[in-house]
Amino acid sequence: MTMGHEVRYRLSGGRRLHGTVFVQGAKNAVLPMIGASLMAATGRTVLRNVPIIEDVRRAVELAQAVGAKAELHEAERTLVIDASRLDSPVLPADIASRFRGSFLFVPALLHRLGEAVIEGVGGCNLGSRNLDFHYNGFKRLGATVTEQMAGGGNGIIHIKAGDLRGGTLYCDTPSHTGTENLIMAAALAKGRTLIKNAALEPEVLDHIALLQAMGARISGGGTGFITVEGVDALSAVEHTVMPDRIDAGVFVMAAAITGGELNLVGASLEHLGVAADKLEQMGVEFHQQGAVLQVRRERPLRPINVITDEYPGFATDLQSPIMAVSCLADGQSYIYERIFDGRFKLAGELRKMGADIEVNGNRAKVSGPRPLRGAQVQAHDLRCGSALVLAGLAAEGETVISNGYYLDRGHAHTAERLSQLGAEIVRETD
Ligand SMILES: CC(=O)N[C@H]1[C@@H](OP(=O)(O)OP(=O)(O)OC[C@H]2O[C@@H](n3ccc(=O)[nH]c3=O)[C@H](O)[C@@H]2O)O[C@H](CO)[C@@H](O)[C@@H]1O
Ligand SMILES: C=C(OP(=O)(O)O)C(=O)O
Repeated sequence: MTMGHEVRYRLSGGRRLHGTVFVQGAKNAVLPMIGASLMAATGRTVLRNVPIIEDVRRAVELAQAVGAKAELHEAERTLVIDASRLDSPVLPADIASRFRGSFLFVPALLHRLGEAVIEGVGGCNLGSRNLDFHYNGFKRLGATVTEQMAGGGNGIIHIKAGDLRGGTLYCDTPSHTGTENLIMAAALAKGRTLIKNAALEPEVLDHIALLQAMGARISGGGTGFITVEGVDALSAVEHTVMPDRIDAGVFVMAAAITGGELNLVGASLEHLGVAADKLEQMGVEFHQQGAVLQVRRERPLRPINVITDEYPGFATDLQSPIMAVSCLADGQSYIYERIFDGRFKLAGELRKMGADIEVNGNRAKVSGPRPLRGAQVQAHDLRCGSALVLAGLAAEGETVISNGYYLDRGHAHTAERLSQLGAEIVRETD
């Protein structure tokens, strides 16, 4: 991944966090929504509560690269997109290979321009991350997919579609972006599409809500079987992006790891799924008051067993953060990562801070409590970055996290929001 300028986070640990924090809009909801906004051939889409993160900046650049007018109003957290004149089907590698959400532009390009050219797809390097459910689904709707080898061994994928026609589609496992992409491909196809084994994540439902407001006919969201009746056109609308449950989960864990007390505005216990129960078992107390979730941890942290799963199971994106918290729990914690096969590079970084973690394939054993001490560590991916911030908040002395771009991909104003809660943290750039 091209990193641009180097970003570092520098923390001094040992402070309990107190106060009120605003949960950002959801990264994994806004990215498919930006893809959806390109399907509206007239008008302007207005997305509110947009998180000011690097992935959104990349998505704005990518929308501009295919010809849309896209303006990110950062202070207002509002994105305005006019996609009336798309003129390029190419998702250029220099932008698209920096974030996973780039692939969510494909359905709009197929519908609007009849083809999409994918020079690269990015996202965190978490081991194998296939796209076969997407390609197979596009093919079943009538598209052709070909790969042309380019210099440096990277394949350029061409997807061509005349008229897409509804069909019966499935995901082998309920893929998050796979479901979103197949719904968008079906929304403007002729006739009816059934998607079996569709993802149930709240962001998928928020994406469906936006598409429905645009005029799409979608039913069955949240059941695993989604039916889409194709329509002729979608219109530009205004939509407020749901809060980010992973951002919320990280702040819950910031309270947990520092023994603090926080009010999280916009956090929902329901959206945390099994992660809320696991954190409760570790000693976190929750109190939901409308849209505000109060969290605190006073008792010693207890160890935990975690198995990652699709929603409402324990979110894989919260697996790294809970590994950091479990280092301080009194006993042995067991973590089984089922979604991605390369998400344990964090263990090596936490060991530099004094953690005792054994990794065996997709399983990790964390023995605690081990007091953490500050160290020079590296974010290998986005959630590795948030886990290292948590570890740094609890560590004695100074922690410096390099590769901070990863954290910036998915969390907005991390240093500012944590500082307001009493943490000592600064973001540095070269
Ligand atoms: C931009 C976005 O929304 N990213 C999220 C999305 O990623 P993403 O949508 O890429 O994750 P998926 O749900 O598709 O992937 C889950 C698993 O299915 C496999 N798979 C997926 C598609 C496919 O065509 N073939 C295949 O084999 C993947 O390799 C992985 O093992 O969901 C993940 C799992 O909740 C989250 O960690 C990411 O934050
Ligand atoms: C894996 C993640 O994101 P992406 O799919 O965008 O790489 C993540 O958000 O942790």
